[in-house]
Amino acid sequence: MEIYTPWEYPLSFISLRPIKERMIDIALPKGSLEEATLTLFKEADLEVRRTERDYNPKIADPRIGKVKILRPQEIPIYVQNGYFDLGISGQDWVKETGADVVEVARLSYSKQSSGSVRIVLAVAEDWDINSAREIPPHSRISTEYPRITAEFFENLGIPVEIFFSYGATEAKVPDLMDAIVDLTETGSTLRKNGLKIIDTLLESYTVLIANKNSWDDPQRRKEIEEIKTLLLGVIQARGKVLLTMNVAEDKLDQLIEALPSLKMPTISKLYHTDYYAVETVVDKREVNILIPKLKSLGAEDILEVNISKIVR
Ligand SMILES: Nc1ncnc2c1ncn2[C@@H]1O[C@H](COP(=O)(O)OP(=O)(O)OP(=O)(O)O)[C@@H](O)[C@H]1O
Ligand SMILES: O=P(O)(O)OC[C@H]1O[C@H](OP(=O)(O)OP(=O)(O)O)[C@H](O)[C@@H]1O
Ligand SMILES: [Mg+2]
Repeated sequence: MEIYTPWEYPLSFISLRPIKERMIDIALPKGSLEEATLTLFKEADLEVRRTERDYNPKIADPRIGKVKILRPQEIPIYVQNGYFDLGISGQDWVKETGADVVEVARLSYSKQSSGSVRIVLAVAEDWDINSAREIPPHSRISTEYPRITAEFFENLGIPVEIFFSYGATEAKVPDLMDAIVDLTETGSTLRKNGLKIIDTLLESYTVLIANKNSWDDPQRRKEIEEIKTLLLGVIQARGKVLLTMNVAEDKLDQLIEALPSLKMPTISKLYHTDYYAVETVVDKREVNILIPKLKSLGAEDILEVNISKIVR
């Protein structure tokens, strides 16, 4: 009898289906990244059609074949082994499993925010140590990331005892364990459980990963790049709006000076008048200050328009 963890899958666990005969097969993450991923695909016009608890949904797109929803911990290895051409997971799990895949794009979203998460070393607030170097040898460390943790302490030259955790890791200090290596996003779980961070092992973010052979195949790569363009187009557009307005010629220059812009604003002359139309992309956050300011500088007919994608 053999028991394999994802990072120890044997060589026989490799897809032998020829690349050319199939469309792009995709693995999407269940759990923390699930909702944000499904929203992203919908906004990218690659809507994932599924009913609740259906792990074999469909995406109606001529490039995309099989779609499966799987745990993000397993996705990098399945992509490496050719069961999928493309996958979404956390960079933490690419690192932990050691999967040999191509990082096609960094997708800036996590469970709660548009940012990244950190894998940190934390101990009880009242333990009088403040860095990983002060962890006494043979301390017990609980973690969902045994390999990242082992590598970190090997580099420090501190022999520790690493205990695999299935979750609720923060509950284990100080009664069961001396320290934890766990993921934090907002920091609220650490705080609520009386823990303090004493080191950061890595910063992680959501990644779009591809199988190496799929990436090396020109036709596959083109399709993967097209899917990436749609996904990144949505992410780029988040928090941005398009402002359009008209302005009289004599006020044009001072108006342009007040405008933030992705590159330069687009300006066109209005037919048979001395007015110009101006359009530019701005951060939604600035609009409350910007619109009244533009109006006071002579802008008329100001429109604020939502943007679905920005493709550069
Ligand atoms: N706030 C977050 N909490 C946990 N994982 C997050 C968070 N934001 C992003 N992730 C990423 O999601 C992946 C973990 O997904 P997973 O489905 O295991 O989440 P989970 O919340 O731990 O699930 P479960 O509640 O079943 O343990 C990792 O790659 C991690 O980096
Ligand atoms: O910094 P925060 O915003 O509080 O988020 C981080 C917490 O979220 C995850 O827990 P999860 O809900 O997955 O529970 P688990 O530990 O049982 O996996 C993660 O393992 C941390 O415990
Ligand atoms: Mg978890």
